[in-house]
Amino acid sequence: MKVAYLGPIGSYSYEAAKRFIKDENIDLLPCDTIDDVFEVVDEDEKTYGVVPVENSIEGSVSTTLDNLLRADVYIIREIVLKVEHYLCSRENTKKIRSIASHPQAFSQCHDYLRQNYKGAELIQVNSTSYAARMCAEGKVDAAICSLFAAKQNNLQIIDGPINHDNNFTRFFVLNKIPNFERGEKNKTSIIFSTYDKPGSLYKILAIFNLYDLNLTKIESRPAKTSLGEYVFFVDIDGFIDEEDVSDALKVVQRKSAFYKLLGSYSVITEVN
Ligand SMILES: O=C(O)C(=O)C[C@]1(C(=O)O)C=C[C@@H](O)C=C1
Repeated sequence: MKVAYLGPIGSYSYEAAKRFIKDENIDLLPCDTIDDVFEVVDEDEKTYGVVPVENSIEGSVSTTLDNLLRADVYIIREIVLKVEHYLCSRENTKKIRSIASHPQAFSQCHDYLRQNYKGAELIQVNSTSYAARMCAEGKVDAAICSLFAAKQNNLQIIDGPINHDNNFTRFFVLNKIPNFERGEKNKTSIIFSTYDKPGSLYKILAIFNLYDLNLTKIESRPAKTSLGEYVFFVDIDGFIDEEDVSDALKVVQRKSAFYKLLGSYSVITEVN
C-alpha cells in the first residue's frame, strides 16, 4: 500500500497523509499536482490519495471537486487540520520583494499581505512546501508555508502565524475501491444534477428534508457541458448504511438527471 499526496514533503497534504497512516510503515508518494494524485489512485487500487478539498477561509479547492466529478475513485476518509502559515526566508530580512506560495495560502493570508507586503510580487506555485523549496534555492525572497516545511528547507521564520483566524482545511483520502468504513462521526457525499425545469432543485432538497437529513455542504460547479449547466456537490451528515440515508439517496438518484456517490466515510478532526 502507498499513499500519494500533494508534495513535496512538508505540505499540509503531507501532514494530512501522516494522520491517515498514523505510525505505520507505509510509503508516502509525493505528487506535483492534485491531478497527479487522482491519476495514480485511479490507476492502482493499492494506492490511496490525500487531497485538500475545502478551506474555512477560502472555500473549495475546485481542482479537487472537478476531479471528483471525473475520476473513478471514492472518498474513504475526511481529515480536518488546523492550518497555520508562516512567512519564511533564507535570511532574517525585511527586504522581501517576491513571495511564493499556493494560491489558497495567499488567500488565507490576504489581510496580512495587504498590510505588510502590498508591493511584493506573489508567485503562485503548486504547494506551500514547493514554495519553501524554491525559497531555499534562492528563486524567491520568501515563502508562505508551515513551520515543518520551513525547518525541512532550513528557512528562517520572519513572521507568523500570518493567516486569518479559524483557518481549517478539509482533506479527503481517496481510493479506487469503495471500502466504506464507519467511525464516530460520518458523512456521505454525492454529486447530482437536476432537469432544467422549475422547482427541480427544490424537489431534490425536499427529499433530504423528508428523511430528516442534515446537509453539511451544498455547492454548485459548472457541469462543463454548456454555460448555465451545473452539478451540485452535497455532503450529508450520516453513513450510507443508515436506513434514512440509503432510502433518501435511492429517491435522489431516481429523480436526478445525473447522480454519483462519492463516498461514505468517517471524519477525523485534528485541531491541535
Ligand atoms: O500547499 C499545500 O501545502 C497543500 O497541501 C495545499 C493546500 C490547499 O490547496 O488548500 C492545503 C492546505 C492549505 O489550505 C493550503 C494549501
